[in-house]
This record gives sequence, structure tokens and C-alpha cells, in this order.
Amino acid sequence: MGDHHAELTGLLREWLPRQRWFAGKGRSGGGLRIRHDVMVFEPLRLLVVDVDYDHGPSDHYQVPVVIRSDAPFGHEGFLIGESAGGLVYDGLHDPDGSSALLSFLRRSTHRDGLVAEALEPLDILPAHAVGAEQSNTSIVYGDAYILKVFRRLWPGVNPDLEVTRALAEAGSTHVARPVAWYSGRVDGTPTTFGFLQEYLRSGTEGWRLALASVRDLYAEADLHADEVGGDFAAEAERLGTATAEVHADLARTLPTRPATADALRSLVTYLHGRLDAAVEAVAELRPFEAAIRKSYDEVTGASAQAVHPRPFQRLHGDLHLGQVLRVDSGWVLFDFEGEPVRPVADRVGLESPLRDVAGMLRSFDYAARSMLLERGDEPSLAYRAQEWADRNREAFCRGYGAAAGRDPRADAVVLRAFELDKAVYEILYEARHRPGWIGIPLSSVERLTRSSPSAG
Ligand SMILES: Nc1ncnc2c1ncn2[C@@H]1O[C@H](COP(=O)(O)OP(=O)(O)O)[C@@H](O)[C@H]1O
Ligand SMILES: O=P(O)(O)O[C@H]1O[C@H](CO)[C@@H](O[C@H]2O[C@H](CO)[C@@H](O)[C@H](O)[C@H]2O)[C@H](O)[C@H]1O
Repeated sequence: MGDHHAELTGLLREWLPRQRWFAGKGRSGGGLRIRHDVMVFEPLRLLVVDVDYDHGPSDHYQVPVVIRSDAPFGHEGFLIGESAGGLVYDGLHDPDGSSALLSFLRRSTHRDGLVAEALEPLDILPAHAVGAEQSNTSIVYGDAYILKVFRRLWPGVNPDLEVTRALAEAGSTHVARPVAWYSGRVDGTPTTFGFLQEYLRSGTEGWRLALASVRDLYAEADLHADEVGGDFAAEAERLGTATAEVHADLARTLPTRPATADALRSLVTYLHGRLDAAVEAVAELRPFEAAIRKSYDEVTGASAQAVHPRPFQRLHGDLHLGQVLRVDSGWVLFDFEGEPVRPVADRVGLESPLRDVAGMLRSFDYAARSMLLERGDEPSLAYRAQEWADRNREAFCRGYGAAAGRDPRADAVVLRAFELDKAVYEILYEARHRPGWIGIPLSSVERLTRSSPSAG
């Protein structure tokens, strides 16, 4: 294995940093070690790779590979490199590799420390990868299942699996049925590697529906959001209700804790810490720093009961229009992973449900403004974008309030703090991955720090 691993390590040293989900960009060091090498199911081998840096903890990644003596047509795009043993391909994109993973799940078996568990008998179906690879790699089997393979491994049970299972067991209609998963040990801790769910073939992503609505509005230069064909407000209201129902099920089945003065103080410290890192990295944020900090401090400015009369609880953690699907029966939420850049230990904490509300409100802003990027500077469209975002924001909060018994807008100080925090996170995210979009969250920070909390 020694020479072979040395060769594979060399190939991965080139390949890994080029992947969209590689989190070590900009960190010095980057020494690579293959920690586990398991033949999961012929021909799929699963490598667990550690990346060590000069400072801070190591990262862990799973890299399933298929090593072939042939080079089938169409495989060029996912070649990792050439070794003495053959051509090394990304095993999640190699059709034989993705089939092997389903066979492993189907057997509900274990292999060298990797364990597969299935809740129901699985059909063997052909695989294809979905969409652009982001934080993870997803594979659809037939049109029955979708497997999410967590590329970066955080020791512990992945919150997506934990929370989705809790909701399914509570009878929620707002999640896709969990079907199977596989796990192993990382740093001695049982860790989720991949999660298979029912594939909702009739689902349309909220982001696509919202963009269609915005497009309709921009096409009708003289009409308002409530007058054009593709008005999204009724959907936004239903989405608000679905989010509140999910929160209620999570509060009923998983732990909660009161939002005490201490809990709010820790929250504010945490928000300031995230801002420290963002202003350090993105100079454009600095003119707004003082005003943002002032908004955060307002969270501890009055009694905890007055500012946040709801318990802290488990959440979605990164809710936006790209994480919800409209199916015939209503809205389904997925990807309960939280923000992928946060350590899992942080993401499984009990937090304010207003964090999710704020995530979705930010997304209405994104949908309205992303289309302005294509249109250049048209002041009348900017006005209409704001009108669209406000209308859907109100509808979402109305729907949430009707189901939760308290409208999120009633807790305006905390809601604004979370909207600012999300926008700060987005500024960092866009700076790293999509610099052309950074103006969207920056303009929101500018607006949110200008307005009073209740104005939204
Ligand atoms: N149960 C499902 N049924 C149908 N499509 C889904 C389902 N879950 C996720 N998707 C689609 O798969 C894609 C990737 O899923 P996601 O969990 O967001 O991955 P990532 O964490 O990499 O962003 C999304 O575009 C989403 O629309
Ligand atoms: O989908 P992920 O879990 O990988 O989330 C990350 O990427 C998102 C972008 O794809 C990013 O979301 C931001 O852009 C969305 C439009 O593309 C918008 O709907 C969101 O409101 C906005 O935050 C997300 O923040 C990031 O964690």
C-alpha cells in the first residue's frame, strides 16, 4: 500500500484544492494523508483524506475513487489522475462507482468500519449526478432516491440526517422521506458520510419559482407586484407557515432551552465574533461595522423576555429559497445541515428560530436583486425589486405568525440582528465564491443599518 498511497496522495494534492467543496483555500500548509482506504463495494474504494495546515485543526474529506485500466468515453471530466495501478476517477461520478455505493447501502452491511443502514428495501437504479457541485455531491438514482455525500467530514452525526429523521418520525409533511445512510469513524467519533432520501421528482426549487415571479414583474414595467401574473406572495405565505410548522415539530421532539439574558449575551458575543472575521477579510464592510455592532448590542438592551419571548431550539440553520422545493402538497425543506462552513458542534446547538426566518427574508432580497445584476443601473427596477422583496417578506412573516402564534416582525430587534449576521456571512461567501454578487448583501447591509428595526 505504501508506494500506492504515496502516488495517490500526490494526485490528490493537485486535485483536492481545485474542488468547489475544498475548504482550505488560502490556508498555508495543506499536507495530505490518506487515513483510511476501504474497498466499499467493487469497484468503489473510499479514501478518507486528512489535510493538515500550519495553524488550526486538520480537515477531513471523503474521496470515493474507482481505479480503471480502461478510459471509457465521457470519463475525462472526472479523472483525478494516472497511477501505476490505472486511471483514478472520482468514484461518485463514475457510473460503476455510484452503483456500487447504492449496492452497499442496499445490503445494510458493514465493511472495515463503514456501516450502511437502510430503513426500507432499496431498488437498484441507474445513477446521475445533480446540478453544480457545491458543499456536497448529490447523486440521483432513477427518479426514486437522492444520495447526498458529505465531502468534508465533521466528526459526529450530520445534522441533516438527525433533524430530517426527527421530523419524519414526528410525521412532518415538510421533509423528504429518509431512506438510508452510511457512516464511519472520524477522530474516533461515529460520523455520517452520506444520506439517501426519497427523490421528489415533481419538486420545483423555491429559488426558480421566485425568479420566475421577479422576471414577470420586471417584464411589466407599469404594474406592481400584486398585479402581475407571477405574484409569489401566496407561496411565500405558505412557505412561512411550513417553516413555523417545522420549527414547532422540532421544538416538540428535540430539546429546547429558554432564551435567557445569558443566552442572548452569548448570542451577541457570537455575532460580534463572526463580524470580526468578516471585516478582516472584506474591506467594503468596514464603513458599516460600527452600525452593525450597534444593532447587535440592541439585542441585550432590554429584558430577554421582551426581546425574544420564544425558546431556543434546533433549526434548519441555512434556510434560503435554494433549500425548499414546492411539491403538489406544499413546501418541503431540505439540507438541514446548517451553514457548511461552521463546525458541526456549533450547528447542532439550540438557537433562535428567527435565524431561519432571517435566512429566508435575505433570500427574497437575493431573488429580487440578482436579476438586477443582469439589467445594469435602472433606478425604477431597483425600486420594484425592493417592492417585490417587501411584499414577500410580509407574506412569509404573516404565514409564519399565523402558525407559530407570534409574528416574527414582533421581535424586530433580534430579527434585524440575524438579517445583518446573514448578510455578513453572505458577503464572505460571495467574496470567496461569487465576487460578482457581493453587491447584493452589501446593499442590504447598507439598507438595514440605515433603517429602524421595525421598518425591516
Ligand atoms: N429530496 C429531494 N428531491 C428532489 N431534489 C432534491 C431533493 N433534495 C435535494 N434536491 C436537489 O438537489 C440539489 C442539491 O442538494 P443540496 O442538499 O442543496 O446540496 P448542497 O448542500 O451541495 O447545496 C438541490 O438543487 C436540490 O434542488
Ligand atoms: O446551498 P448551500 O448550502 O451550499 O448554501 C451556500 O450557497 C448558497 C448559494 O448557492 C448561499 O445562498 C445565497 O445565495 C442564494 C442564491 O444563490 C440565496 O437564495 C441565499 O439567500 C443566499 O444566502 C448560502 O448562503 C451558502 O451557505
